[in-house]
Amino acid sequence: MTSKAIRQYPIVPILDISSIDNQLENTLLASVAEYHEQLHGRRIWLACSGGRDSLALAALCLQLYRQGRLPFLPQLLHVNHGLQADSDYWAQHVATWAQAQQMPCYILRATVNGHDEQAARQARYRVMLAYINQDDVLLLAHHADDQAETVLMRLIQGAGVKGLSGMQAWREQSNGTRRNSLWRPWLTVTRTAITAYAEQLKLPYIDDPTNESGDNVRSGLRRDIMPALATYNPNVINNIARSGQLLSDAQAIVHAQAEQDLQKSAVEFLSYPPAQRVLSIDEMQTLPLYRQRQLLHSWLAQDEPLPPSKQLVDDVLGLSQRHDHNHKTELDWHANAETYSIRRYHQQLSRLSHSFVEWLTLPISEQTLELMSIISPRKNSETITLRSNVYSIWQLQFTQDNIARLLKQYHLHEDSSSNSIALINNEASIILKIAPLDRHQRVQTTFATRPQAGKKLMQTLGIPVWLRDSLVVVSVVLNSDEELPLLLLSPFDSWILGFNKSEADITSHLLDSGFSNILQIHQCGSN
Ligand SMILES: Nc1ncnc2c1ncn2[C@@H]1O[C@H](COP(=O)(O)OP(=O)(O)OP(=O)(O)O)[C@@H](O)[C@H]1O
Repeated sequence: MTSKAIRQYPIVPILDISSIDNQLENTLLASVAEYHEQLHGRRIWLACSGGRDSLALAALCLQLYRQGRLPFLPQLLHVNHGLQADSDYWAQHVATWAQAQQMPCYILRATVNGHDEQAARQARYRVMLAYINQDDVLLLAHHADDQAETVLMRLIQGAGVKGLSGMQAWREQSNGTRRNSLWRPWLTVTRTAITAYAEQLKLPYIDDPTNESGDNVRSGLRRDIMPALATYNPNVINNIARSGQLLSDAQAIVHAQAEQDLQKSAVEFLSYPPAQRVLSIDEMQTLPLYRQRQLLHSWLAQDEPLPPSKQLVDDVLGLSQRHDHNHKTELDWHANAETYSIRRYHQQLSRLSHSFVEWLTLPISEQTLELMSIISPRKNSETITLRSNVYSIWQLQFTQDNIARLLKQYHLHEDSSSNSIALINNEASIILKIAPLDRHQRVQTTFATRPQAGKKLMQTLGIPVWLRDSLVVVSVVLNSDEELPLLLLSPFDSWILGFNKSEADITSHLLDSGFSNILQIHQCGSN
């Protein structure tokens, strides 16, 4: 704590709203009306730095609430970043002001990883969103000047339509487990209007010295560039903010189109988000190039908070357009939640998370099961784990019913009186063997006229290179010599094996009745 004394604050007057603040009031009330449904029944928090903008928004909420024109009074949340000598003083200042207004206020402490403004912002959102409950709304005092700075900042970073549409007035936010909404009702209100209102009420706001220091991009734009632009057009703030709004509408249209294109081109049955997502190149190439680029942008960005770079989108597009058969190119993307590898196999693009690629290299060991031993009236199903780590688990599950069927096929019968299964010939031993596919092992699939092995088999079944060490064969071994392969499995798919039609028929029955090949992704990655 610093030794600065905390002042006593006057209560914000109720009826003293002059014509200056009509714009602030109208804009806030219009936003309340626009998001009426989303706001209904939800708890509202106001993020208050103690600066001019958020203190002015708190004061206006108070006035309107006391006049019965605002249906809720937000609770204040102040985050103490502990970054400046006066941080504790500011926190105390906000708390004391709120107390004088009889407004609930909570002070949170954030740990900032770094010293820049971006790190402080991230830490601030993290602690505020962790503090509030699911579905609560966080009200922020961003205004038109902030919006114009944001749009300009993104322009000089080379952003696309989404980035250039700036901050959104209403945004759903999810941290994976909880949903919250961010609400910015003042994005069309200028700092000048807020200053006039704050001065009129003599609000005791704090001026953060880093806001005008010019030593980060935002404050440099604020201090040096905006005043220079205003000499060309005095309406520059409103105009840039308006461009942001127009682009926000354009972005909604682009997004809807890309979602539609994505639904058509995504290969759903091979998609295991976020481990593996697959796109059909043939489907994608029915679209004009500009839609292909947008589609790739959306496809890559799935499960990620930040979009891929234009360079990556262009590189992936290049990969999809190659006519040679050298598809060994791998493109790496170090995204926010995960690192991905983007690969092509035949006419499909796959986005694989590195955690999943690592998981694919884990060995699979051979397992055998004496079928009679696993049949018991008390046990309905049997699960075999083929490969597992903290990231993902791959299991094969089958029900007793299936096993009974299998046994029957090999001249065994069900003993209905004891509700169990008995062998006609007690000498016989039937073993279910689950083993990795050997590179030289020849198997007969329904897609070929004769047994195949190695590369030929992979090509027939369209199995990409990275899945080739993740194939297992399920077979029945009779009397320890006769081995009958039934199924070939990958983590995503299964193929019936058999030398003749009747064998293939049995296996397909088995598959139909609950022989399940299960892949579960536990977590999103290592980051
Ligand atoms: N320390 C903080 N605690 C709580 N909320 C904050 C804090 N700092 C900023 N905010 C919220 O984020 C919004 C935008 O942050 P920004 O850095 O532009 O604020 P500021 O200019 O420092 O403060 P203000 O907007 O209150 O004048 C603020 O309007 C406020 O709602």
